[in-house]
Amino acid sequence: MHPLYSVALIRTIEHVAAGRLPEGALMERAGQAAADAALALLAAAHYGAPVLVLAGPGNNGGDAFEVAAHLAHAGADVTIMHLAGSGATAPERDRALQKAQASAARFVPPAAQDIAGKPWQLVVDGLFGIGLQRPLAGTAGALVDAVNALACPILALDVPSGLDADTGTVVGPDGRAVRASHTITFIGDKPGLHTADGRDHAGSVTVAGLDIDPALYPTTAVHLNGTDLFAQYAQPRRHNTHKGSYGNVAVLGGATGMAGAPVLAGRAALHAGGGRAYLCFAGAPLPLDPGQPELMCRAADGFDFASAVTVAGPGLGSSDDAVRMLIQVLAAPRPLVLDADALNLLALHAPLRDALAHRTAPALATPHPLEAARLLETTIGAVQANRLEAARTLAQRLGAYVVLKGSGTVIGAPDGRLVINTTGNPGLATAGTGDVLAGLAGALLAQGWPAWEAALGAVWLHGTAADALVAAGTGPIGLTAGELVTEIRAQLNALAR
Ligand SMILES: NC(=O)C1=CN([C@@H]2O[C@H](COP(=O)(O)OP(=O)(O)OC[C@H]3O[C@@H](n4cnc5c(N)ncnc54)[C@H](OP(=O)(O)O)[C@@H]3O)[C@@H](O)[C@H]2O)[C@H](O)CC1
Ligand SMILES: [K+]
Repeated sequence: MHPLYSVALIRTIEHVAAGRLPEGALMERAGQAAADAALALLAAAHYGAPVLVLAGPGNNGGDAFEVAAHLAHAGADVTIMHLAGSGATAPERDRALQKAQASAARFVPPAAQDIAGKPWQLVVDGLFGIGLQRPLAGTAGALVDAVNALACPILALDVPSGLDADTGTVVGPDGRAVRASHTITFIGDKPGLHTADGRDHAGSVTVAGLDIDPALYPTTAVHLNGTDLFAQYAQPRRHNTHKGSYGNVAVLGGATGMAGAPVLAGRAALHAGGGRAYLCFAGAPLPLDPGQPELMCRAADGFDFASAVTVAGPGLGSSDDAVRMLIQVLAAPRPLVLDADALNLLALHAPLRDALAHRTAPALATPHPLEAARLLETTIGAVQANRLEAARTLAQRLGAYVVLKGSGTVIGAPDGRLVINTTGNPGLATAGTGDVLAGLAGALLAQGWPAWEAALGAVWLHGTAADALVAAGTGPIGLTAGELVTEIRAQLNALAR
């Protein structure tokens, strides 16, 4: 399990831990851990390497002074830009500043124009951490713009300056944040480093626990996704089985002119191991899918939805017929995936939401931010401003497991648990990838995965497939949803092995 801690929880842990340690011990440990990370980034070339250290007015700046002193003692050519504040400073920060002043590090005025054009080999961002209160402006903003224009690695201390550590948004309005290549975060990992704008600003994240007693860490409802949370359900197959052993998936969708969506969902369902896959068309059914003749095409009317796990929504449209069919599907005592138009219909019709709330079998909703905004009766901006809160609220309101898609997809359970996914890339921002995800989730449910693990596994596999394709040179530009399908099969089998 990889827990994620809110700023408030981090503050509590730090307060109790600091109370048991000599003054400044945590800052010294943070500085040592960050200096080790910096030296690793400089590799063998650290002697005489020009390093720029930005030190802010608070304890994040204190960490930066500790790092600067270590790097100077290691022989790097350290330049410190100290953005001092007017307020009181903590004694441990004062001591760290004295260490930096006593070292070979050079202090220069915090001037953005002195950053460009220099052969920096590393920038250490110690401007702001979890104490950021306002958008970066003035000198701080100019320094951030200048380092963001550099080509060298940037190591952010605790949090990339300018980023909200809880939500992953750039503190605004008109704010900016350091786009770090690496972040070393202290005490515990933080949700804002992994969702919304977090992935674009934190780069690769490592956690420095500062040797704090694990007993001081409270249990947290928020975790980072990982195969440890669901891999046990990817079982190698016994010989004595038949297609019925792996369940039926029915895709309800395909209104006139939107047949591609259920086809993608159905293909994904088969390639993720579903025993059978039916395409149930709200419009005139296709005779067959020539590219995947294994898919059985049916008119939705008359189909027995109690005989399958249904993936409702791909290309379903918003007709009265669609509403009628969705009521049938909601009444079936089988696990269910709700995507796309099914979610839009839910947002429009209270009877559908009531039917969902009264179900006994689990349901999985897979909204993108706009579909989530409609269901929450809010704006897409509000959803993206606090994705964790949006996913948690929606899961509780619907009584369903919710997959809030986007950079750092957030999976929420009705009981308040939240998981942020770490796989995937901008190649997924293309038509049809949502249909593939819905079909994949349906297949895992049909094979008996519990709903929570099916949601976690589907999101993880979907992103990992996209990452594998990009690593092999396919995309991210121009990656197509259909290409994900066979790669998902490969990833699922790798997991089962
Ligand atoms: N808590 C821990 O786990 C550890 C903390 N360490 C490091 O300390 C920071 C948190 O330090 P803190 O002093 O609370 O906050 P920051 O250093 O992030 O900065 C807050 C100061 O900056 C001022 N501020 C805030 N926003 C702005 C802004 N947009 N522009 C200018 N100045 C700003 C703020 O002043 P106010 O005006 O808001 O009063 C504060 O002075 C943590 O991130 C760790 O790096 C320990 O060293 C390790 C354990
Ligand atoms: K920082």
